[in-house]
Amino acid sequence: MTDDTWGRVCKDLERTIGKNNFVTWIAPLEFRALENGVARFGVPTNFVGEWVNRNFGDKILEQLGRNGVAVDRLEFAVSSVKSPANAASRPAPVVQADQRSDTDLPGAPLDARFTFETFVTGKPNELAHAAARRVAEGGSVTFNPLFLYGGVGLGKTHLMHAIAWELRERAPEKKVVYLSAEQFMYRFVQALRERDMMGFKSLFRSVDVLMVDDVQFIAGKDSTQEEFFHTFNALVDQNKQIIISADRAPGEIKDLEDRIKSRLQCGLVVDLHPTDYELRLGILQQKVDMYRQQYPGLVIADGVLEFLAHRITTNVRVLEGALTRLFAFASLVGKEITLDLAQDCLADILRASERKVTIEEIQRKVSEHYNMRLADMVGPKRHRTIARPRQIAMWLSKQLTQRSLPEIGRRFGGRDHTTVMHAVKRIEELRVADLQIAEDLEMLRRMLEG
Ligand SMILES: Nc1ncnc2c1ncn2[C@@H]1O[C@H](COP(=O)(O)OP(=O)(O)OP(=O)(O)O)[C@@H](O)[C@H]1O
Repeated sequence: MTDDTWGRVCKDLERTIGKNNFVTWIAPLEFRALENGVARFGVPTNFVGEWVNRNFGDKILEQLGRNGVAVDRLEFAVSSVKSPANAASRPAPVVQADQRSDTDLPGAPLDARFTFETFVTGKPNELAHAAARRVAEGGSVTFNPLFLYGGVGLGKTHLMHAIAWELRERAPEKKVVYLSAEQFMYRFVQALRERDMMGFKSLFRSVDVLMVDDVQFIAGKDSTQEEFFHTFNALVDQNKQIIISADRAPGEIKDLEDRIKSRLQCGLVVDLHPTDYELRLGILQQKVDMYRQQYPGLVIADGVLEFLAHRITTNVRVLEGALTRLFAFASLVGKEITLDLAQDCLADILRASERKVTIEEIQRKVSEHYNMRLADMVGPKRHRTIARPRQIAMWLSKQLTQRSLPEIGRRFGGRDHTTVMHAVKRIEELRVADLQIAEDLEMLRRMLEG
C-alpha cells in the first residue's frame, strides 16, 4: 500500500468516524508496512494503539478493503516519529457529532456538543462570546459580518455551531447554513463541473444566515474568492447575517483580495485570545461534569485538574484530548485518576506542551517588571535596585530552565557560579520572609510559564 492509498483511507475514515475521532486517534498513526496481510502502524503510546485497535480496528479494515487493500490484521507498535500533541488534539465526542445533523441544507452537520451551554467564558473570550450571543438572538442585523478570529483550537467553530443551534431553536423558519471555506470551494467547483452555477448561486443567496469557517482557506484561490465576494455582497445587500471565522484578522490574511479584506472588516471583528489559567480550569471542570455522565463512578483526585490547566497551555483541543485519554484510561483499568496516573498516562502530551523558557526571556520579563534596563541584568552595577532583580532573574533561571549554575552565571555577564548560588539562596530566604517578593516571584513565574 502506498502513502497515497493510506491518505485516501484516512479521508474515508475521517468521514465515517467524524473529525474529532479522526484527529484524536487516527491522525497520530504512522503507516509503516503491509506484509502478508498484516498492516503495521507506529503509534505514540501503547494505549493509543490498543484504543484504536479496539474501537476503530474494524472500520480501518473495512476502509482498507474498500480502497482495494486486502488486510487481515492490524498491528501497532510504539514509535516516536509523530508529534505526540496530535495524539490528543481532538477529543472523542461525548455525543456522536452527527446525531443532530441536518441534511436539507447545503451546509456541514453541526456538532451536538458545541452549544452555548457548553461554552465556558472567561476574560480571553468574553467579547467573542457576547457578540456570538447577540447574533444568535436573531433580531435585526446590527453588525455584518461578525468576524471571529483566533489561534488554533480556541473555540471559533464551537461558537459558530452554538449560534446555529440557538438560531434553529429561536427562529426555525430561518435558513441557517454553516460550512467551512473548503466546503464552500468544493461546492463551487462541483457546480462549475456540473455546469450548475445558477443552482449554486440561488442556493447560497437564499439563506438567511451564512456562516463560513476558516475563511483563510480561500486565500490565493482566485475564482473561489470571486464567487465568495459575490455571495457575500448579495447577502449583505439583502440584510442577511453573515458570520465568518479565520485564524487571523482580515487584514493579516495573505493572498486575500483587498476588496474582500475590506468587506470582512465592515462589521464587527472580534478575537479569541489564548486561554488563561482560570479559563482552562473552568473548561476542564465543565468537561469533567460531562464525562461523569459517560463514566459514572470515576474519581478524580484533588489537584489533577489544576495540574493540567497549569501544564497544558497550547490550546483547548489538546487539553480536552488529554482529559479524554485520562478518563478512557482510568475507566479501562478501573483506577482513580491521581496526579501520578495523569503524569504517566499523559507523559507525551505534557512533554510536548512544556514551554521552554529561556534565560533571555526571564531577563527581559524581570527587567520590564522592575523597570530597569535589560543591559543591567548582565552589567556590573551592584546597587540593590539592580542587584535584587538580577538575583530574582537568576532564581527564576534556576527554577524554570535546565541550565546549570555555571551556565546561568555565564549568561549573567560572566558571573561565577558561587554568585548564582548565593542569589538563589538569598531569594529562597526572601520568598519566605518578604510577602511582596513572594508575590512578585509567583507572578513572574506564571507569566513566563504562560
Ligand atoms: N471556551 C470553551 N469552552 C468549552 N469548550 C471549548 C472552549 N473553547 C474551545 N473549546 C473546545 O475546544 C475544541 C476546539 O475548539 P474549536 O474546534 O471551536 O476551535 P477552533 O478555534 O475552531 O480551531 P481551528 O482553528 O483548529 O478550527 C472543541 O472541542 C471545543 O468544544
